[in-house]
This record gives sequence, C-alpha cells and structure tokens, in this order.
Amino acid sequence: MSATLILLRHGESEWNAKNLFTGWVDVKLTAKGEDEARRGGSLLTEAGLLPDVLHTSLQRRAINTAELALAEAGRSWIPVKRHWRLNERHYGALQGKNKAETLEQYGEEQFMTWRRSYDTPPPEIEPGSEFGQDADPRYADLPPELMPRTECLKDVLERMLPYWYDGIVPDLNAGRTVLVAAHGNSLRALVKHLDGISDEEIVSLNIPTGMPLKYELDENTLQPLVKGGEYLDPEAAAEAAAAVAAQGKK
Ligand SMILES: O=C(O)[C@@H](CO)OP(=O)(O)O
Repeated sequence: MSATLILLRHGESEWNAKNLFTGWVDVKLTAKGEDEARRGGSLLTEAGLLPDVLHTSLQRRAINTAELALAEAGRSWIPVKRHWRLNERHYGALQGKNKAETLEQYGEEQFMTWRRSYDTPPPEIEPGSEFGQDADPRYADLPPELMPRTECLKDVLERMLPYWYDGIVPDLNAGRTVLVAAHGNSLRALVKHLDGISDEEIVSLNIPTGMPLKYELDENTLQPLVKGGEYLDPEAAAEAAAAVAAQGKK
C-alpha cells in the first residue's frame, strides 16, 4: 500500500504574465491560468485520482486554482485546510519588480542568486511598502516574529515543514488522497524534502503552473516510490518548467 499526494502549482497569475516577482502579493489568476487549473482537474479525472482533502496557502491564486480543478473533477465538496506556511516564498524587496529589468540591472549572477540560490535571500522589504502585507487581515494572528520580510528557499523549507508534519502527514497516514495546491517555491521546498534533493541540485528544479504532480509515497516512511514523482502530462510539464527557468531572459 502507498499514500497518494498530488502537488499542484497555481495556474498562470496576472504577475506571472507580466513577469513580475510576486511572493506574498495576492494577485489573481489570468484567464489562461483559470484554463490551466481546469485542465489540471481534467487530468486528475482522467488519471482516476480523486482527492479526499485539499491543503492550500492563504493566497487566492492557489485557492482559486484548487477550486477550479476540483470543480472540474467533481470534488468541490472535499474538506479544505489553508495555512500561511504553504504560501509562496516571500520575495522581499523584489516583490513587484520586473524580472527582466532586475536581470538587466543587477546582472545574471546576482539575479540567479536571489532567484534560485538555496540560502541567500533578497534584501528585506521596506516597512510600509505598497507590496508588503503588514496590514493584510489574513496575517493578523501571525506573530510578528514569524512574519517574513524576505525568504530564501531554506527559510521556506523551514517554515513549511511544521505544516507538512502537523497538517498534511496525518491525512496521508489516514489513507486520504491529498491535494496540495500551492506555489512554485513552496512546492520546490516540499519536493526538496520528499526527494532528498541537495542544496546544489535544487537550484535547477522548476515547477510549472497548473500541472498535477503525483507522488506515491511508501506508507510507512512516506518516501517517494518514484523519485521526482510523476507529472500527469509529462511532456507539457517539461516544456512549461523550461519556460519558468527562462523567466527574466525575455
Ligand atoms: O515571483 C514569484 O513569486 C515566483 C513564482 O512565480 O517566481 P520565481 O519562479 O522567479 O521564483
């Protein structure tokens, strides 16, 4: 027996389309992103994967993607749990900046260090920034010392793992098929943990929008039976992941 986990990055957002660093800014899906989400739901149906429970971040691009995908799969009714620990990586002072302009301004090495290095965060967001979340009611109960001002992937992994163990693992252990709808970097952190990917190798792993990624996990150890999991549409996922990797260079 194995436990089934499905990871789904949100569909294309308005800021993905504009090539802006997004992080904790709560942007909407584009019409294309909504289509991607519905297609993700059809892929689940075709594969006979019926989620029993949904875990999302507090950000509407993930919430709405899951809603659209589950509606398509006839599973809108399943229980939902949401947590800030599944949010996208906080992009600090880069939130709201154009990726191509940032690459141009700071050069490839600095750009890639901020974007993909495991342990170097971008500069902190300024207090009162228009792209900050200090006044956002959804984080009103979050202790100030836990509210990120910037994050590298290592920070994301460290704040995501408590929710993995306390929120998601109990559902897997109960035999539920679990759907996690989240973000490029919160899912990179989870995949790093599941697959035991090194700090160096994770730099080149990119997660495409709206493509369900299925993991069958050993029911005792929760180790993946197939390293890297299986995209339900592998060809489209590989193409879309390459496009994510190339962001900024267009
Ligand atoms: O802007 C962001 O928040 C993320 C995901 O869209 O971007 P990147 O892939 O550059 O880490």
